[in-house]
Amino acid sequence: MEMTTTQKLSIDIKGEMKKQYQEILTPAALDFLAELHLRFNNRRLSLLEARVKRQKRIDAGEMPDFLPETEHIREGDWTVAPVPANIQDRRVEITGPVDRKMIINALNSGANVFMADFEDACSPKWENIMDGQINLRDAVNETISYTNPKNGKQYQLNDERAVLFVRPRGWHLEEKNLIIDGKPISGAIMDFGLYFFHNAKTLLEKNSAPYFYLPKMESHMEARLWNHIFVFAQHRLGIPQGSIKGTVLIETILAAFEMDEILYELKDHSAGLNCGRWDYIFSYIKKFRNHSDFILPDRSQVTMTVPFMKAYYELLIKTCHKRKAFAMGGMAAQIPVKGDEEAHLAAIQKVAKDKEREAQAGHDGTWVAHPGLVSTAKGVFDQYMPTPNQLQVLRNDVKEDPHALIEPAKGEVTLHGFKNNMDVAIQYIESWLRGHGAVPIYNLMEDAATAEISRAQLWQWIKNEVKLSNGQTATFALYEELLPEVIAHIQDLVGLEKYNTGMYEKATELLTELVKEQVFNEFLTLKAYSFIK
Ligand SMILES: CC(=O)SCCNC(=O)CCNC(=O)[C@H](O)C(C)(C)COP(=O)(O)OP(=O)(O)OC[C@H]1O[C@@H](n2cnc3c(N)ncnc32)[C@H](O)[C@@H]1OP(=O)(O)O
Ligand SMILES: O=CC(=O)O
Ligand SMILES: [Mg+2]
Repeated sequence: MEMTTTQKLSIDIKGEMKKQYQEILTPAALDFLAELHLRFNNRRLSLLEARVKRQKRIDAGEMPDFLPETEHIREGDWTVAPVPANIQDRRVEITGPVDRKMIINALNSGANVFMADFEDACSPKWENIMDGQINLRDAVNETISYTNPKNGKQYQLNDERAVLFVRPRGWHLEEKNLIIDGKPISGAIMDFGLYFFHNAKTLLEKNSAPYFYLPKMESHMEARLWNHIFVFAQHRLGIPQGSIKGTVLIETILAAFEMDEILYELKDHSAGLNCGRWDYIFSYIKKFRNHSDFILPDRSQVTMTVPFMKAYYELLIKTCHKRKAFAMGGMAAQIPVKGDEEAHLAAIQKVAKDKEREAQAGHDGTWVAHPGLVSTAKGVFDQYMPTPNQLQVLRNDVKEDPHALIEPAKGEVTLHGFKNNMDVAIQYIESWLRGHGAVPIYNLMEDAATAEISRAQLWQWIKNEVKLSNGQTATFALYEELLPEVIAHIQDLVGLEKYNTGMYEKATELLTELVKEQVFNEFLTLKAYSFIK
């Protein structure tokens, strides 16, 4: 469908235009998206180019440090604007895809906040993105309901509900089904723009506001772009400035060196920072991929207590609380285990331990991946956090130490770790290609961030010919040698019928290319995107 906006920009909708989608892609909403695209897309593209240049400097040996040119911001005495009453207490936040049933379950879960995710938990098929917008609109309007066609189970909203946050896609992703002026619109601009356009006024009428999580940024200049988009969007729709509140995920190693600056850029629109631990580990591997002295051990050994992770979350808490901003914790990967009580209790205990560490360190709340974990996380935070948040915990004991932030984790690279990365990455990519961005694999939550760790480790270990604990060397030949065994294991696990009707061969082909490529591919989802509609 081709149409023209008031700015005379052509808009080409390449995705299937289902009847309901016309309620979302209205001429006025498309005009709004076109304006956002016109004003901000070139800046987005320049910021992505800046990432490439920065990577070249890191490859050449320039390691990250606090920026001299923004010292006045770090030293300055300023705080972020206060946030509304309904997000003063965010002790438990549940996250999940923008699936209709899961949105209702998450809002009813007893968590304080639900983050509806167009990012790590979302495979950005056109239908997922568009249905997600419909589901969110219906959730905001409190008209959402669902009947499961498989078992007739009915879903509707409870009176007590979590506060809704939305996480748009990162700056790197584009939406190939919506072309404006000959160029794909940014996924971030599209997800933000449609949600804001259709819901901002209603949210304010219902004593809430447009709340966002902002993913995968690498610098404060990228946060400045979000802030400019917020200012423009509020102005354009006649929404009071400062209504939008965004929580920035500090989930890249470079952003950890600009936490003050990111809060400063967004200070009228900030609801704090969050420890996006899985992307953070991925980013550490990615950014230092060409440095043989920064190789991480098996994924299972990179816990929150290894030096560079501890330095990161502690500095995040200190930075946030100095600026009266919330310091949110992150996601433990364990989920409830079905049919094995012992394994289930062990998983719950691991989650509880992780939440205890977060609450005692001074975080103001945490994330859970599953409704079955809300009470565990809540119990821990209720015990250690009798107040709505812990802004008073200043963590002045924590030093701003650039070396601690990048200190490599010690440990082993094992053959099991190598095979497990292959196995998990193939299974995850397969699900993603079928439209599922969050999946349970070996009783852990896997999403785009956790799977990236697996494929990035394989690339890095092979590229650097790492010695495994059993004396073997990580090479592409070893990858090829192990592949039949890994595939046979997956076939055993899922059964031949599912294997043959699934997309396992395409997923394996994609992983093999990603692992073999001389130049590291920035995001597996960028490569895989051409295989979904
Ligand atoms: C690194 C990061 O970015 S973390 C944030 C991004 N990742 C996520 O948000 C992952 C969120 N979690 C999930 O998507 C899911 O929990 C999964 C995919 C890991 C497991 O899902 P399932 O296999 O469906 O779990 P399970 O069968 O135990 O679910 C039981 C019920 O809980 C619901 N449920 C599970 N997780 C969630 C969730 N996060 N939100 C809402 N409902 C959920 C299921 O829909 C199901 O509902 P039903 O009984 O009404 O049918
Ligand atoms: O988005 C969260 C993460 O851990 O990555
Ligand atoms: Mg992430």
